[in-house]
Amino acid sequence: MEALKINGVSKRFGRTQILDDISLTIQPQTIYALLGENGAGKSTLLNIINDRNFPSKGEVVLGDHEVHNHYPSLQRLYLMSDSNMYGKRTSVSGMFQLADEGYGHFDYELAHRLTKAFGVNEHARLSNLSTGLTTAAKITCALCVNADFIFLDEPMLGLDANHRNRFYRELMKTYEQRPRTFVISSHIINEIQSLVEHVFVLHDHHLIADEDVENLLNRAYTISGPADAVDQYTQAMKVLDQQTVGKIKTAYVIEKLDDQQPIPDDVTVTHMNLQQAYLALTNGEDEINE
Ligand SMILES: Nc1ncnc2c1ncn2[C@@H]1O[C@H](COP(=O)(O)OP(=O)(O)OP(=O)(O)O)[C@@H](O)[C@H]1O
Repeated sequence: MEALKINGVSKRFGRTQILDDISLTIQPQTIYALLGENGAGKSTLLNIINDRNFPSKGEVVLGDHEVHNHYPSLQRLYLMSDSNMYGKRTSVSGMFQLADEGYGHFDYELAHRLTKAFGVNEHARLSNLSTGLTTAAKITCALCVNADFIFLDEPMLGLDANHRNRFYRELMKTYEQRPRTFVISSHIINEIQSLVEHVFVLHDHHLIADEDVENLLNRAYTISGPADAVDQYTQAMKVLDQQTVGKIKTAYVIEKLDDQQPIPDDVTVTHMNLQQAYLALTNGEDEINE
């Protein structure tokens, strides 16, 4: 199956540059996280990929075809977002029907099971549902639609902890039964860490990380201990971020450690989780002294 390629995509709104020369490849049957601070351009990028917005420069290509206005390619991509694409009177079942008409072979059986589990009334109008239940209805649709590349823009918006958990479980279940690509844009990084294989990070208009999560976390370390010892140990490293609380300093580095360099007894080296690695990558200049 072909990969989806984003080639040199830039986007300006008026004079404001949002995305600058973004190139990345989205492989079939892989789960991705798309991370970035508020306003980094995640939704803009997802809209461009799905031909709901246009790049100022660059292109999106699936196999041999540019996606723009190419119906057979667009039929393989599905974007779930919080923007309301539906009429005021559209019901939950009406949304499912539209997905069935657009993509064919909608999985109604799974949809009925999920709406029941989420407590969503399929006869209710989308416009009358609470924020969390609207999200639950939309993620149900996204998990049941017949598309190869499914983009989920803030799929946990307003979901309570139980519903988020249910969503993660159902996502993995459907992925195991029928592997396809999911790209999840979210700020709830810790909760999606175990779901995603690969991460993209947008920062300052650029793509600053495009890496398998496992590779990234294997070389992402927090190094803490007495400030002098940490400074000495990290002397030759690129410290991305650091915090000092009293006499204890914590430095964040993302690089392979030198096996030959002994770790001082009073210094502790541990692996970061995805959220810490994301903060280290994007908060580079911050220093907190307390
Ligand atoms: N149609 C538009 N016209 C002008 N500016 C826009 C438009 N759409 C988005 N923007 C601006 O582009 C920037 C990126 O917005 P976008 O929604 O893509 O960010 P995001 O990373 O998804 O943010 P968040 O995490 O807050 O949802 C923001 O500054 C936003 O105000």
